Amino acid sequence: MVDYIVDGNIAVLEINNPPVNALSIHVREGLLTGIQKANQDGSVQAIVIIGKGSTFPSGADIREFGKPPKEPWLTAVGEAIEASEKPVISALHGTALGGGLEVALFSHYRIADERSRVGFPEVKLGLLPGAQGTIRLPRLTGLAVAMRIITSGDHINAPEALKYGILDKLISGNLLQEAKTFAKSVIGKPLDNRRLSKIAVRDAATVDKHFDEALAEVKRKYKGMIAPVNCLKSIRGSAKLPFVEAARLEAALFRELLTSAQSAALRYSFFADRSAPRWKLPSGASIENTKPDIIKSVAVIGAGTMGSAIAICFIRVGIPVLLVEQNDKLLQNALKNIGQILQGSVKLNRITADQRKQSLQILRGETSLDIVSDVDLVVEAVFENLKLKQEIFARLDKICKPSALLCSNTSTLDIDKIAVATNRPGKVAGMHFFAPAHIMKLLENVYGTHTSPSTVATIMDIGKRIGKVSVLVRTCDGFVANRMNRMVGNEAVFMLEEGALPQDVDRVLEDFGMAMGPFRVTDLSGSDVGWRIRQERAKEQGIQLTYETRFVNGERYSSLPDRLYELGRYGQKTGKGWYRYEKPFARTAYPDPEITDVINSHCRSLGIERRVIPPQEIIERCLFAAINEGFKVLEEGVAEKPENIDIIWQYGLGFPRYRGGPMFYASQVGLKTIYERVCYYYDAFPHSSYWAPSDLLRKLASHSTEVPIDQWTSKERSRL
Ligand SMILES: CC/C=C/CC(=O)SCCNC(=O)CCNC(=O)[C@H](O)C(C)(C)COP(=O)(O)OP(=O)(O)OC[C@H]1O[C@@H](n2cnc3c(N)ncnc32)[C@H](O)[C@@H]1OP(=O)(O)O
Repeated sequence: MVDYIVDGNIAVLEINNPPVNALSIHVREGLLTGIQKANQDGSVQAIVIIGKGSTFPSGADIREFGKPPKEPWLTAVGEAIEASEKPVISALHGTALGGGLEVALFSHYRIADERSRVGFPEVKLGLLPGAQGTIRLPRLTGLAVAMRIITSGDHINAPEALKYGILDKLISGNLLQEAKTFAKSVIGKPLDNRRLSKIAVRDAATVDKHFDEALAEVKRKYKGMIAPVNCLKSIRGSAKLPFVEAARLEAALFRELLTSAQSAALRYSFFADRSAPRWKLPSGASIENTKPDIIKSVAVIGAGTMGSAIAICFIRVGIPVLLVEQNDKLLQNALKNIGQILQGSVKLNRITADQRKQSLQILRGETSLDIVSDVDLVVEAVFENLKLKQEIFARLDKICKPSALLCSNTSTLDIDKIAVATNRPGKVAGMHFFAPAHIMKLLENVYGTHTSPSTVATIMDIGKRIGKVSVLVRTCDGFVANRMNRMVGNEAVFMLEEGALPQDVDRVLEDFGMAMGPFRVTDLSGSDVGWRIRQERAKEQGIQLTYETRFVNGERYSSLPDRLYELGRYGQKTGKGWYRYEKPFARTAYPDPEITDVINSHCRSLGIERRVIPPQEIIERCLFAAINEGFKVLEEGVAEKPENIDIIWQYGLGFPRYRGGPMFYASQVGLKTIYERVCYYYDAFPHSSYWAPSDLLRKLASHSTEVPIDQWTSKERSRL
């Protein structure tokens, strides 16, 4: 894994561990023996460390964390590099990250391909750079820059790294040749002033000020995360303590993180990010064996907020869009809004004025459906009504060319019921964007009974092209996101009826790490949206909803949200919802005594005695109910694996990444506990049938030892 090549008086240690040259045990062994051999070899006068293939090491091998550690540690390898009597030059290309950058910081010199990037992304894995990165980097860059690089985890490009003193030289030609030439030029020069452990942190006197400022910043930006705080404590140690003691402190802080639940969740999330877009259908068709069609043009039907934002997703990556709205006034409004949103992106430096112009040039608004006959993909984004969607799909089927894919942005409706309106069910699928669609990363792609593998391949591919995290799910009511999230919404409202206030529920879930509690979310989208859907469904079933309605089809129902609607409290847009706002569209939510009165009088009228609801109950009722539904989603095969569910929650529903997602969180709580509590709540609330425990959960919980999350589906689903 590390080739030892001698060329004249230069020894080259070439790391060969594709795809990213991670510093696995055999690489560490190879580096250590290579340094020892080069120091013993009389003909060698300087040593070059370089990566084979596309990159210098991009870090420690993340798969080794959580397993019994194997010596030599990276620190021991690094100390041997620094102690070398012969100059060691690290020659960087690609992405020199984490442990890879630490290897470079142990070296006496660092040169780099001018296109390379460096960084310490450990914080994103809930870790800190634990091989002296936190105490070596400040010695080169000063404290403020080191704190920023390490707590953000961002990559730094080579010219910037040169400016900060991380690199000694940039190379534009052949890196290996240049590294050998550089190595020859430093032979015989003193090494002590090149050993970072011998150099002081130059601005050590200012450490407390930098620490306080950076701590306040990370507590605001990375609320609830422990890794950025430990990073800062370790960097502070680099300035306050002798080197050896600072290294000891760093090691202790690293160990604390390595064994933390947060790091386990973030490492799981790293691999889940990569695994979730890898789709597979029950038929065996998969990303490996199915080619996508190339989409060159798109039509978006419906120019409301959602349709407009979806159009932006395509035009900003250069895919022309026809935006269709039946009413010209609405269409012109939408085109104006899109221009304004893109102008906002220019102001935020997300795109240039030129890119805005180019995007708008490939957007065309139309008021007739007939115009879409030539596009490769249609995304329908009209009001959530099955009949309306069926009518539109039937028309699209007639108008569009036979090869065109017809997709719906429905958030709940069964794709099969939409596909039957066409003569091309194989080319019908769901593309469920999340609001605001031009910002939210998630795309929940939905296949129906007849959706063809090539349609699936195409919508997954186009999702990637427009920069979304695409996850494939099978059609069912609400798919994965809304189906599971419905339980959170239901339980949150039921708890208002039993004793909680909106701010109590939101605070507990936000303290847990959710981006927003369910009532703040409702205020954002508007309580009128849910009201219309409930009325629509009741009408379909011939049911009359009133304030006295407590059960619908035998299921517990709360009319509190309907009361809110009747009071005109639609949320932020009316300046009043579950909270009070300074004015319509203001963002800061204030608890509202009027809402307390509404809730109290609702309870009185229904004869409900209110009680104190403890935070743990709020967590369990909202999250365990969703988790139980998640197991049903897995046992039905709606989601292929738990990672898919967790990625949907992270990118679509604001679940804290440092908790992995609801399914990973369940694995940390323990499935026996989850199962017992689900059974308890099913006993307590028999009229909320979603509390009926999932068979898959029950079976997994019955194992004498916890079944690891990566075996949940393989172990039990096939036997259900
Ligand atoms: C005591 C010492 C402590 C040290 C701490 C550390 O060093 S922690 C690790 C720090 N490094 C990182 O976090 C880097 C993680 N990797 C990346 O950010 C990206 O992979 C990349 C290097 C920027 C390359 O991105 P790209 O998009 O080109 O490729 P992929 O992300 O798809 O990765 C390709 C496959 O490689 C696997 N992989 C990547 N990095 C690691 C790693 N450090 N350890 C193990 N495996 C890694 C990745 O999972 C992909 O594998 P697949 O099987 O193809 O999914």
